[in-house]
Amino acid sequence: MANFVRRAACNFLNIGSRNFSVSAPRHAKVSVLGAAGGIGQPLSLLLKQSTLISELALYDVANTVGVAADLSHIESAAQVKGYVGDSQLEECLQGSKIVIIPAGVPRKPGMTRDDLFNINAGIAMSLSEAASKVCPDAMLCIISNPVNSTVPIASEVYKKNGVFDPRKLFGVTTLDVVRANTFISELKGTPVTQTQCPVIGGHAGVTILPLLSQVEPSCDFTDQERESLTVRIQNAGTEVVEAKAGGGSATLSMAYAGARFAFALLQAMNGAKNVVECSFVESDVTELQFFSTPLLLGPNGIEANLGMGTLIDFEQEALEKMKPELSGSIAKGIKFANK
Ligand SMILES: NC(=O)c1ccc[n+]([C@@H]2O[C@H](COP(=O)([O-])OP(=O)(O)OC[C@H]3O[C@@H](n4cnc5c(N)ncnc54)[C@H](O)[C@@H]3O)[C@@H](O)[C@H]2O)c1
Ligand SMILES: O=C(O)C[C@H](O)C(=O)O
Repeated sequence: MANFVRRAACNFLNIGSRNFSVSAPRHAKVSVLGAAGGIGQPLSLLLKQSTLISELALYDVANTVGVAADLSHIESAAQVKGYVGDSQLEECLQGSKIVIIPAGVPRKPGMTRDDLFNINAGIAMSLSEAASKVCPDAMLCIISNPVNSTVPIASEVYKKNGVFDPRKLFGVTTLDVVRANTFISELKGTPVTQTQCPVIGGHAGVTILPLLSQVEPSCDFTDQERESLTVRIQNAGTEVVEAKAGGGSATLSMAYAGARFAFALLQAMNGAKNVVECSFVESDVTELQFFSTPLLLGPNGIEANLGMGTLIDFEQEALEKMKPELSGSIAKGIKFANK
């Protein structure tokens, strides 16, 4: 049993790193801000299993001492410590190489992600302010919604403090890729662990654009399949919000996706080659200031933006259709950070 668990954990550590080996791992401190929440707890559990993490710092406004005590009994190397409230935020962030932020309120049925802006924008701003001062060189990974606005907020904070490095700020859109891979595999019978679909744009409704024409292994879709699969991927978050019926939004699949992204970053930071993940970042791929595309990751974050490749007409039309909403959400975040 113990051997099985360890093998399973090792296999999990390979997610996002399908074809490369890791040499000379450096052991990093990773902070999770919002660690006692629906995403924060399972995400921290997954991170605790990584051999690339030496220290797991768990911050929230309440309850992290218990979460940290619980996780600290797991037989893996990362040292876990809980930090509670403003007065302990700085100590939590000190020396962090990666900061992951799932702090903030989730949707209830009938709400859009933008409806969370009034509460979550301030949370994203204050947490990124702290990170920009205490660990400006860390990779900052924002999960809190609306991602299309919280990432621009963080970038403005870092710019104002003179420490913005566009290679190191990420809106975590991995869940869109995870969902696309799963749904495509279900529909087409491709092996789920080998199915890879880039998802570009942002992280809300029509701004989520899976590039089904670029799926590997390549698949043929009828017009009707392409249309309905695209809509399902765009609405997958709402699917979970409705199924949870007032109990919040995706937490477990998001924890998986957040861990997949963090492990990809850690592996790239440790010198692994060909680490590619999609993320919502500052971009010149389109006229939009922030945009998600596949990124080649390296020791210092983004090594190259791989762009969106050649789109078919359906995808090109969907790209044009998303631009007004995505541009508005980006502008809203920038305005908020400068008010
Ligand atoms: N990017 C994505 O794909 C994706 C997916 C799912 C959820 N989300 C978003 O993630 C966020 C969190 O979702 P959840 O289900 O974990 O919510 P949750 O309510 O279960 O947990 C949020 C946690 O944040 C904490 N928190 C609130 N203000 C804080 C602050 N100032 N500092 C530190 N912690 C603070 C709360 O105490 C709570 O523990 C939501 O905004 C949700 O919309 C994003
Ligand atoms: O849908 C939500 O509100 C949460 C998250 O953005 C998701 O895609 O599951």
